[in-house]
Amino acid sequence: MSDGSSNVQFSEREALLFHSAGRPGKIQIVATKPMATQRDLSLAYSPGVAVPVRAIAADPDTAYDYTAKGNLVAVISNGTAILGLGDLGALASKPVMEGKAVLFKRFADVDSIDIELNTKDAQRFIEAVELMEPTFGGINLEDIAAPDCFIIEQALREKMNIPIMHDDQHGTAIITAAGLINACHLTGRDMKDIKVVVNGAGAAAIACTALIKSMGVRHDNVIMCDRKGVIWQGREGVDQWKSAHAAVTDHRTLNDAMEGADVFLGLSAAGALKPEMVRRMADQPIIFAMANPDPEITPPEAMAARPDAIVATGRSDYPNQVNNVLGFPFIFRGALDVRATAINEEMKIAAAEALAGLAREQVPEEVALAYGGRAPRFGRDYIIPAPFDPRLMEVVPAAVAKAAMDSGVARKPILDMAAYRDSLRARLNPTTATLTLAYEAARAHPKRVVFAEAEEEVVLRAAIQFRDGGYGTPVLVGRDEVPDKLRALGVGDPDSFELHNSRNSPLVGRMVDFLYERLQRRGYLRRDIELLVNQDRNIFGALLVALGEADVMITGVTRTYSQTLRQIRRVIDPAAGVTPFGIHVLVGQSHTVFMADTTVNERPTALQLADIAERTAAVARKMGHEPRVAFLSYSTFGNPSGNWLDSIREAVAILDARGVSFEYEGEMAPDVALNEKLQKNYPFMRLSGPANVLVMPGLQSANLSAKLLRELGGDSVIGPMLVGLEKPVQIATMSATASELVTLAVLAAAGVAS
Ligand SMILES: NC(=O)C1=CN([C@@H]2O[C@H](COP(=O)(O)OP(=O)(O)OC[C@H]3O[C@@H](n4cnc5c(N)ncnc54)[C@H](OP(=O)(O)O)[C@@H]3O)[C@@H](O)[C@H]2O)C=CC1
Ligand SMILES: CC(=O)C(=O)O
Ligand SMILES: [Mg+2]
Repeated sequence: MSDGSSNVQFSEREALLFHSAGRPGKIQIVATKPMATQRDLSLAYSPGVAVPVRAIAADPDTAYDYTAKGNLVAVISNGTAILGLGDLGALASKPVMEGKAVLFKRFADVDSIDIELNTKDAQRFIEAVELMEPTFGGINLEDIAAPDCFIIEQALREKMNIPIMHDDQHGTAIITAAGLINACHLTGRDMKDIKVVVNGAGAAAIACTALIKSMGVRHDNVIMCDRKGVIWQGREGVDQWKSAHAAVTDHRTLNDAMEGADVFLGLSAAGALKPEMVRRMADQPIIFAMANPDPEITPPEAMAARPDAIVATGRSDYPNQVNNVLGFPFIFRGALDVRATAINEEMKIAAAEALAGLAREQVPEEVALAYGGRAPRFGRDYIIPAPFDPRLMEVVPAAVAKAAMDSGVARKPILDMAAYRDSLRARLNPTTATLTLAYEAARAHPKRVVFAEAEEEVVLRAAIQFRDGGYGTPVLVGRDEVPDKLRALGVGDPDSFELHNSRNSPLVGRMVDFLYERLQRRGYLRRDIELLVNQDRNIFGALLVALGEADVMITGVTRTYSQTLRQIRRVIDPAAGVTPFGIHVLVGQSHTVFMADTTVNERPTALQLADIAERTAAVARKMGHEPRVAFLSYSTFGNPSGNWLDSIREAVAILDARGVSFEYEGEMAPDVALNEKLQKNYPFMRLSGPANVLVMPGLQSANLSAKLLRELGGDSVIGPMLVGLEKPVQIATMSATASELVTLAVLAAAGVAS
């Protein structure tokens, strides 16, 4: 069992920088249609737009065909209960609501926009939201304090014909129920026997209590507390929502109530649960401390008090995250896809059961990265899937959609469930998930990463982000002014960074011995080596990796790629039998293309082309894509003919002989490789769809294409990733940003780029 410690740290400054960097905030609107020509504009706006206007006026349901309504959810708050921070007002809730909007997109491809309403009057809130029905396919109410949240949600559900869900109530209840089902399962408990203490009597607490009671927990076995202590039958001044859960009991304080309790559900405020209370719980206590951002008790404190406990929190940086983020994206996905008129009890229970069931299933190898590289097994540290588990997108919306159909609230039932599941999987670009997973894997196995150009501000910013993100230990190579530069970037403790200065490093002697041994028969004198080690940061950095003082190296922002690679190659060899090469990864909203070799081999031989294809296909697989490899040329299957085609054809024959396990084909021009329609002209072609791995015929065309796409293309670009060295070294472009450097470092540390 882990000690329950947190694995993410960041400073307040980083949190603010994250939100202010570039375009302030976290969302923007992107057009889904071309807006380039006068004709485009005439279609998008007046006069063309009049046609769908008339169509919708004649048949309102066509709004789902001609506008974004069907995939658009509003996240609406008045800021009266922002996380566990309390009533800080509508404006201050905006970062949370923008955050939910991006999570909708990231996890379930639901478009979402935040709306903050400046009123504490429930009636005005209801009227404002009710008027928005034409705009949205669904409404996620958020961070509205009890009891107004109950009044608001109830009224809107009655008045509106689209799914409405107050997520702090029902999202939280669904996830809590799923976690509790599994925690009871693990500790051999039956829901009907467990004694539960619920701390908090607001939106989340009341909904969780109602749901677990509907699942079998006995009313008499639940004690609910608010700020004044136990809500007991007969207590004065208790509203109707709290009094529905009032207990017949002599207990008056949380401290009394905790005696012998099996389960603690915290939906209140930071620090509300004390270790002495935890010590008095029953054997194998179940503690869900779900206040955000800081739980009622931290897992290390709870585990110190009771090593036999199962502990969950609302945070992503501890094991067992019981947080509504596991639910809302997927619940709305399912509800939108069947045009549900509501999110009803059946849909909530289906979601809870799907979540609980998923945690009990074996985690497939390809999902293991999501869990730091090791597939977790159902148990005390894994009672519920993590939000970035890619299986959630397939399992939960399908369960919710089916429940909506079975319970009669689906206006557009799904006819082919298997095809629907496939479409769900295809909605997310696996690269996005893989990047998240690689970040998690790096965190789970933090490495020592050399940042070889530490005098550069962009490199220092990357090193700070890398360390604060918990991805590993940055090992800085630079001169004595580096601490001052760190201080200027707001680092309070610059000396806590490991800094190596080649002018006075105690490692220099070992490095010189090592390198002299390698290069003495390649024309180098010992004093040449001493000069190289002392003066060349890439040589020094690579030596740190070669000697095992660090695991990975990142460099590239101060010298050209080829110069940098030459220096590194003096220290580090290619892996046995491998020609190193570079991959650019182009990532769009719904596609990812791997292009290789874009950086090293000027005119690859047939054997090298075959190797490049095989290794790039392996990287594509590691990043979640089933490879379809196209060997590119100016010619498609011999037309036009030319001298360059032989090596490509030979490469294809080499792969034939090797019997590789992925699709490949060539030679072909890029438009044929990427365009399914053109591919139909070649019915013998062995690719089952557009290629996602492009093997380039030569460095000229490869490097030009990669750079053009990087500068002009709409996709974002990862890389170049350097593949095939004995030790992981990555060379960024000279224009790399801090976050690009961090991504490269993380991909190298997680073993994806190798
Ligand atoms: N993990 C998750 O997914 C979620 C977590 N939460 C967390 O749950 C908490 C409550 O949120 P929500 O229900 O929306 O807010 P509400 O404002 O509706 O309710 C807050 C409740 O907490 C009670 N409370 C506050 N401090 C204490 C305390 N020290 N001891 C006992 N009770 C206390 C209040 O008591 P009183 O009635 O006397 O004022 C009130 O009943 C927040 O920390 C929030 O972050 C919420 C939703 C999802
Ligand atoms: C997670 C969430 O919604 C909350 O803490 O309010
Ligand atoms: Mg909330």
